[in-house]
Amino acid sequence: MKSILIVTAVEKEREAVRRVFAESEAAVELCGFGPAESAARTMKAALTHKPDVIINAGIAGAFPGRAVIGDVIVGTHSIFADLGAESEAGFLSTDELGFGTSAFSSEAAAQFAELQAHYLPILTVSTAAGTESRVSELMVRYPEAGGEAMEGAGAAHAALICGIPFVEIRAVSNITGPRSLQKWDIEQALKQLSLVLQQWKERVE
Ligand SMILES: O=C(O)c1cccc(C(=O)CC[C@H]2O[C@@H](n3cnc4c(=O)[nH]cnc43)[C@H](O)[C@@H]2O)c1
Repeated sequence: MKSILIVTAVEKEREAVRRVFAESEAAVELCGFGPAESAARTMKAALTHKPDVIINAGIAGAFPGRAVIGDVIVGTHSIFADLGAESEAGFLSTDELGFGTSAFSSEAAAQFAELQAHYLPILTVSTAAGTESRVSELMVRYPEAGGEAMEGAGAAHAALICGIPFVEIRAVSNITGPRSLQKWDIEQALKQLSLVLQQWKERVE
């Protein structure tokens, strides 16, 4: 079996992964909250464990109509969605500014094909969407994206620099929208995350 590193933002997500992978089967490390900490901690963990593949697993907010609570999204791309510049003509991404890529495509996502999941780009934001206008803006700018989380593209960038295949897997805990109206079901999301990781494990064993 390949050597696997799985990074999660918080302890409860790590526990959901540990319910599937024993210590002998995968290294499971915290990458912390948000893209900066995630990039730094994923890099450190990659240098320590020298894995064959890095997975960022956790929960996410889905865009309305694109997934529902409990669905799992395998990231075809992990995209920095708010790293760039505003302009009169709208948001300018890293690519448009000439500072490198904002979208990390995942060849490793194919390993998760035919699992009970959506295969869609996942956005990485530094500020979680909490208004209708912000959600609309992101949905228009990224018509294919299933939802948003806060660590994937940071971890993906670290993996790319190390030359290690990467994939982001997120279970939907909430639907993005006005913050005071959002309902979260973290337990359901974590249960589904474990289930899909278990299905994947059985296939690669
Ligand atoms: O309080 C808990 O029990 C708990 C258990 C597991 C995870 C959490 C988190 O708060 C994790 C935050 C983490 O989740 C991602 N996330 C989830 N929904 C969204 C969203 O709508 N917009 C952006 N990010 C979201 C994100 O990656 C955070 O790091 C709590």
